[in-house]
Amino acid sequence: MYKVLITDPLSDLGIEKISQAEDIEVVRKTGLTHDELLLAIEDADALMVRSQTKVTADVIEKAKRLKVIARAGVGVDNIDIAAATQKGIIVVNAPDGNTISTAEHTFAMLISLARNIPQAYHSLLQGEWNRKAFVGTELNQKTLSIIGLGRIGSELAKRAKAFRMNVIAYDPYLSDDRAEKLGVKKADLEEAIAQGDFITVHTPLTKETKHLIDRNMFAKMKDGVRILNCARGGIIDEQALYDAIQEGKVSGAALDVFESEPPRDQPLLTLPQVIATPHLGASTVEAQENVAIDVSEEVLHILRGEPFKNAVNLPSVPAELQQKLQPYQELAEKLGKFVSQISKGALSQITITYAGEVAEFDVSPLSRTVLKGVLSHYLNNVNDVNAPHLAKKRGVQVVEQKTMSSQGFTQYIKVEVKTSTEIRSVAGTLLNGFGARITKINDYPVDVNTHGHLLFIEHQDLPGAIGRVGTLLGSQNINIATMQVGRQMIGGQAIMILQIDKPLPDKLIESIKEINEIQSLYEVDL
Ligand SMILES: NC(=O)C1=CN([C@@H]2O[C@H](COP(=O)(O)OP(=O)(O)OC[C@H]3O[C@@H](n4cnc5c(N)ncnc54)[C@H](O)[C@@H]3O)[C@@H](O)[C@H]2O)C=CC1
Ligand SMILES: O=C(O)CCC(=O)C(=O)O
Repeated sequence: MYKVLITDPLSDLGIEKISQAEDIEVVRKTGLTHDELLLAIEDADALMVRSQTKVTADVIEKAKRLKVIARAGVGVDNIDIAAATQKGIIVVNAPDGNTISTAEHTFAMLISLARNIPQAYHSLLQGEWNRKAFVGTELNQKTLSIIGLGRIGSELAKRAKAFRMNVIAYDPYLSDDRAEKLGVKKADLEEAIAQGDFITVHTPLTKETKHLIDRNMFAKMKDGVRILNCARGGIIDEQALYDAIQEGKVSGAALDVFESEPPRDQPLLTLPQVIATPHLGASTVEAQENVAIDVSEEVLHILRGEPFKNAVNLPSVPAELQQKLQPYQELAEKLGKFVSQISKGALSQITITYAGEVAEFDVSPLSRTVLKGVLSHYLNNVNDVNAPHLAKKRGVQVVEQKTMSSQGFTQYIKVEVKTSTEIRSVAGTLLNGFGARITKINDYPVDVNTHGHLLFIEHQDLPGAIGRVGTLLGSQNINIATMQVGRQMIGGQAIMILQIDKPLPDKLIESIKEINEIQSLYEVDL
């Protein structure tokens, strides 16, 4: 049974499926203090949040079983991604479900800002009838500068075009083709800032975008410009905005988000030129249902070990590629596990070589799985998320390469590890109808399946050596399921791989090692 902790308000309908799953216990605890969250997280397998819950490093540290943090929405700035990655916890979001709602909200703010609707309504409620004070401006033929033309920025552009606005956009990742398709003029930041009658930001909050719109930028804007932020507080420097409004440079601002939420004693909210909502961009029935459904499905997939798509701390793998790589996943992990269990010394390098059909794909997801297989021999709680990070942190060099030589197989993966004392390698393939097979250990060709408990023994090729091992195992009632032997030359270096039904007692291992011809023995669990 998996415990899924939900600490922010999520749509009931959106979480219906996960709540009814037989293998899931859903615990809803909203409005927790930080200390209460530290307690509640201890035995949770999954945490589902919106933006209120702050999933800080100490929360992640406290979690003993946490496998996934799911953000029902886009922005993950309330989650310490680095801490989650380090601990191998997958962070997923719901990038698409609230796009339309947030674009519509931004558009509502745009019109409200242009026509002073909130201020006029407020005045009317005070018993006033002041038509002169609320003369607005048309959107028609005005320039809207969009900073960040992603999902929401693009939807906003379409709506602005319908209102006959000139739309220009700055986004470092915007292609000419996409700008043309959207009917948007591509601009650099300075142009977008200088030409906008309305300027709206739709980027994530990152180190690069923090205070992207600062005092310097305000100075370059048109006099009387209007500013919108329905993305994240902090993209616009709030103090600089306040001053620009006071100086008359900016004639109005519409804010859905703040550097600190909820804002306390926020000077901007005392200005009549500022209209604001309490982070309502995604607050529609439809958006909340969409994002809750999306993250619930992701959490179910992750807990059940099934493929998932919206991980924030894993490079995204297109579904088509994921499907093509799926058959190789087991082989990749087992090769990593095998080679690490037959190596001694401090690990310094892992070289993964791909050949044949598999080499035609982007193999980086498979390399992460190989790393997981290798490192899980040395470390606890290694998974595809933290394996590259852990390798780097421990100074293990990872080399991924492709070669034309597939050793006669249609596909071929070889994992070689270099340690402080030796170099070891294990290679394998997928055999049509038989699945993953190990085909080479160091320089010895073998044919070993990738399941169960194995003994890997290095010995001298002398008569009686194999028999003596068999006799000892038999004397302790250990059954040998399959056996493979290989040698370099008669009387020379040789190996045995025995598939046995249960692990060996320590005493028996010692007895086998004492046989004269035996040089080394490794137990391998696959
Ligand atoms: N107010 C609300 O309730 C909501 C706010 N949001 C926020 O809206 C923002 C945008 O969300 P989406 O459109 O879904 O994200 P997205 O990832 O689709 O788009 C972000 C765009 O910003 C661009 N970008 C990144 N760095 C940039 C930079 N330095 N300068 C200019 N452009 C840059 C990216 O290339 C991308 O195209 C996010 O901050 C998100 O958290 C999202 C949903 C609801
Ligand atoms: O959960 C919410 O209402 C906030 C949505 C949001 O800001 C986001 O998705 O980035």
